[in-house]
Amino acid sequence: MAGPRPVVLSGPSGAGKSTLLKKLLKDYEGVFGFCVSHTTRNPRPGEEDGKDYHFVSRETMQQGINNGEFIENAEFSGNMYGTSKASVEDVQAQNLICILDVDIQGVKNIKKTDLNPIYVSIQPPSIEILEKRLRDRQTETEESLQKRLEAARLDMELSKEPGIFDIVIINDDLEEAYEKLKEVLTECINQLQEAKNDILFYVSLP
Ligand SMILES: Nc1ncnc2c1ncn2[C@@H]1O[C@H](COP(=O)(O)OP(=O)(O)OP(=O)(O)O)[C@@H](O)[C@H]1O
Ligand SMILES: Nc1nc2c(ncn2[C@@H]2O[C@H](COP(=O)(O)O)[C@@H](O)[C@H]2O)c(=O)[nH]1
Repeated sequence: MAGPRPVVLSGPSGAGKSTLLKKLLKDYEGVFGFCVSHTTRNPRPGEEDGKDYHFVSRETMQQGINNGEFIENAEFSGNMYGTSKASVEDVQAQNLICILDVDIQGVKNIKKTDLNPIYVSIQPPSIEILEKRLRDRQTETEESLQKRLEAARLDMELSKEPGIFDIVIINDDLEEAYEKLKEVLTECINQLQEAKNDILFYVSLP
């Protein structure tokens, strides 16, 4: 797929991926674009269809998968999630750095594609702090919370395996984690901004 190198953000549910991602999208408007995934879970208060996710039924999602419309898909905590080719292409067509927010299964499946992203894992300081963050967020039932914690334990183990991620960031202090994330992405941010400046220079020539 064409365009600047994408970025995959992964890590346990509640580690702070969306929080960091939203800061990045706000501070770097015109640089990053969010890849809107599909999911069969219900929207949370404040979430918008087409912006946070494409909220779809299982039937619609399965049909899309069968038609080869997804670069990866996974079952997580009782719901289906997936990255469509169209969502990635939408961002890349705008010449933005495409950011994907996927679970560890997504990471493994994306590694089998030609997407070639930078892989970043956002980890919580501990499972206890993660549990507190998830409880405080008030988005989960006790059952879905337990499923997410179970998936988190596996994710925290796998993130220690060498070679899966280019960088693992522990999100303890939010500002420190954000600074680290920006540092990791400095090179690709600069490359994109230089390329855009070059285009501006050439189009402004008489
Ligand atoms: N460094 C931090 N310190 C304290 N609270 C934090 C920190 N980072 C994020 N949070 C809070 O933790 C909760 C979970 O964060 P967030 O929703 O960004 O996680 P996530 O990884 O995107 O989860 P999911 O994968 O379920 O979407 C949110 O309420 C957020 O405000
Ligand atoms: N494999 C994929 N995982 C995805 C995708 N979109 C989101 N996710 C991951 O799901 C969990 C739960 O998300 P939530 O919004 O319900 O809290 C989280 O780990 C996300 O990273 C996707 O397209 N593919």
